[in-house]
Amino acid sequence: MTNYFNTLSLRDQLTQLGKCRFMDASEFADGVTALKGKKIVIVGCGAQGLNQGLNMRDSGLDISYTLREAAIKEQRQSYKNAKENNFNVGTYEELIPTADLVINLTPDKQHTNVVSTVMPLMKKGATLSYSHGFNIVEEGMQVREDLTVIMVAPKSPGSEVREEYKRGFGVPTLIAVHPENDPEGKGLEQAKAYAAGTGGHKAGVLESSFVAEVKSDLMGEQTILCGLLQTGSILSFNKMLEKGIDAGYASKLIQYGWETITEGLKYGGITNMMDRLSNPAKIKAFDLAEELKDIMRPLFQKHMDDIMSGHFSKTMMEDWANGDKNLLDWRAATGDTAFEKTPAGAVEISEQEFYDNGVLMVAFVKSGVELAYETMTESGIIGESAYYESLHETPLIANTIARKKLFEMNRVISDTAEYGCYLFDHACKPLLTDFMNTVDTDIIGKHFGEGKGNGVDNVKLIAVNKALREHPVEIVGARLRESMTAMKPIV
Ligand SMILES: NC(=O)C1=CN([C@@H]2O[C@H](COP(=O)(O)OP(=O)(O)OC[C@H]3O[C@@H](n4cnc5c(N)ncnc54)[C@H](OP(=O)(O)O)[C@@H]3O)[C@@H](O)[C@H]2O)C=CC1
Ligand SMILES: CC[C@](O)(C(C)=O)C(=O)O
Ligand SMILES: [Mg+2]
Ligand SMILES: [Mg+2]
Repeated sequence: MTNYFNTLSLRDQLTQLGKCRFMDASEFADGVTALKGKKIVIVGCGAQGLNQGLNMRDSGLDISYTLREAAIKEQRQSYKNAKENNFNVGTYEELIPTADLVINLTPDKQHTNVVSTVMPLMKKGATLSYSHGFNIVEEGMQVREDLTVIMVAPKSPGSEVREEYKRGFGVPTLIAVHPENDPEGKGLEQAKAYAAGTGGHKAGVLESSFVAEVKSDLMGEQTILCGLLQTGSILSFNKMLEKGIDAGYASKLIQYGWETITEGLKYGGITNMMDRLSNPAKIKAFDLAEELKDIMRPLFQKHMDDIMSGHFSKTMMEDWANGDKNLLDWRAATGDTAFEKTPAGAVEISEQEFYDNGVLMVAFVKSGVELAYETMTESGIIGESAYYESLHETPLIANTIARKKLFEMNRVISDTAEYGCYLFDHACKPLLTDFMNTVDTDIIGKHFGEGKGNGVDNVKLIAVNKALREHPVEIVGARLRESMTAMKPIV
C-alpha cells in the first residue's frame, strides 16, 4: 500500500485539501432519516465507538457492536462498555454480513488489519465509515468497488462527543465521501444522517475530504490541542515549584486552569479570553504570545511540512512496527513528571483567579491557537476547518485535563494523537528554555500587577485590541459561532 495523498497530482492534492463547505442547518432537516431502520454495526467500543453509538441510539438509530473474538471471550473493557450499556454485541461473522453501515472505530494502527478482515464479510453495496482518514490517505487502503466509503469525523475527544450531546449541543464534525468509493452516490446523504445522529449538526458540519481531514487533524492534535497543552502544563508547573509557589496550588491552577480560560475562548474567541484579563495583564499576555509565536513558528511549520510530505506518518508507522517503543517510553516519561505526580490542593480558586494568576497560560493558548490556524491555512487548509481544529477543540481537550490531568488527555485521545503530542512536546520544551528562564511568578502563580493599578498606555492598548480582533481566526470564528446557538456553559 502506498500513501494515497502522495499519488495524487498537485492539482488534485490542492483540490482535496481545499474541500470544505460549511453546511447550512437546513441541509439537516431530514435528520437521521437516511439511516433510519438500517443496521449499523460499530467495530470497536472505545473512546469514539462507545460515545458515538450512545448518541446515535438516542437519536433513534439501530446500533450493535462487533468486537474481535478475544475481546468477547475475555470480556475486555470494550465488551463491558457495550454490554453495560445494553447494546447487542457479536462476532464479525455474526454481525458484519447483516450490516448496511459498518463504522470502523478501532485505533488507526489496526485499520489495515481490521478493514482487511471485515471487508470480505460485508454485504454487497454496504457502506464503510471512518472517523479519521489515516488509513485511506496515509496508508492508501483500497476498498472493494461496490462499497461506499464515508467519513464522519467529530472534532472532539469521544468523551466530549457524548457530554456535548447530553447538553443538547454537539461537536463540530467533518464529513466526506471517498471519491474512489461512491458507486451509488448515496455517501453524502448517509454521512449527513450519521452526523445528525451524533449531534454534530448542532455545532457545525463541514463537507470536506478525507485528505483535508487527515492533514488538519494531525496538525491540530500535535500542536495546540495536545502537544502545547502538555508542554505548557509541565513548564508552567515546574516554574511555579522553582519559585516557591505551593505545589497543591500550582497543580490545581494548571489542572483546572486550561478548562476555565478556554471556556472564555469557546464562547468569544481569543478576544474574549484576553478581555477577561485586566488591561495591563492583557498587554503582557499579548507580548508574551508574540514572543512565543516567534520561537515556536518553525516547530509548527516543521510539523505541518512533515504531515504534508508523509514523513510523520512514515515515522509513526515505523514506531508501530517497533512495538510502539517511542510511544510507550514517552507515555512513561509523562507519567513521571512532577505535574502528573502532584495532586491538586484543596485550596479554592475562583474563575477570575485562573485568568489573573495564569497570564502565561493565556499566552500559551493564544500563541498556539493562532500559530496552528496560521500554519494550517498557509498550507491550503480552509479557515473554517482550521478554526474547529484549533480554537473550538482546545476547550474540549482542556475538559479532559481537568478530569485527570495529562494522563486522562492522553488516554482519551487516539493513539495517533498521543504519539504526535509527545513528539511535539519533546521538541518544544528545549526550544522554550531561554524563554522560561525569563518567567517569574507575576505571570504564573500570582495575580499579575497586584497593587500596581490598572494604568496602561492608550496607544498600545488600542493597537493590541485591534490586532486581537483582526486576526483571521477571530473573523472566521465570529461567523461560525453565530450558528452555535445551542452551546451551553460548563464552567
Ligand atoms: N479518541 C478520540 O477521541 C478520537 C478518535 N478518532 C478516531 O476514531 C478512531 C477510533 O479511535 P479511538 O476511539 O481513540 O480508539 P480506542 O483506542 O479508544 O478504541 C479501541 C477499540 O478498538 C478495539 N480494537 C483494538 N485493536 C483492535 C483490533 N486489532 N481488532 C479489532 N478491534 C480492535 C478495542 O477493543 P479490544 O482491544 O477490547 O478488542 C476498542 O474497543 C480512530 O480512527 C481515531 O483516529 C477521531 C476523533 C477523536
Ligand atoms: C485531538 C485529538 C483527536 O484528533 C481528537 C480528539 O479530535 C484524536 O485523534 O484523538
Ligand atoms: Mg481530531
Ligand atoms: Mg486525531
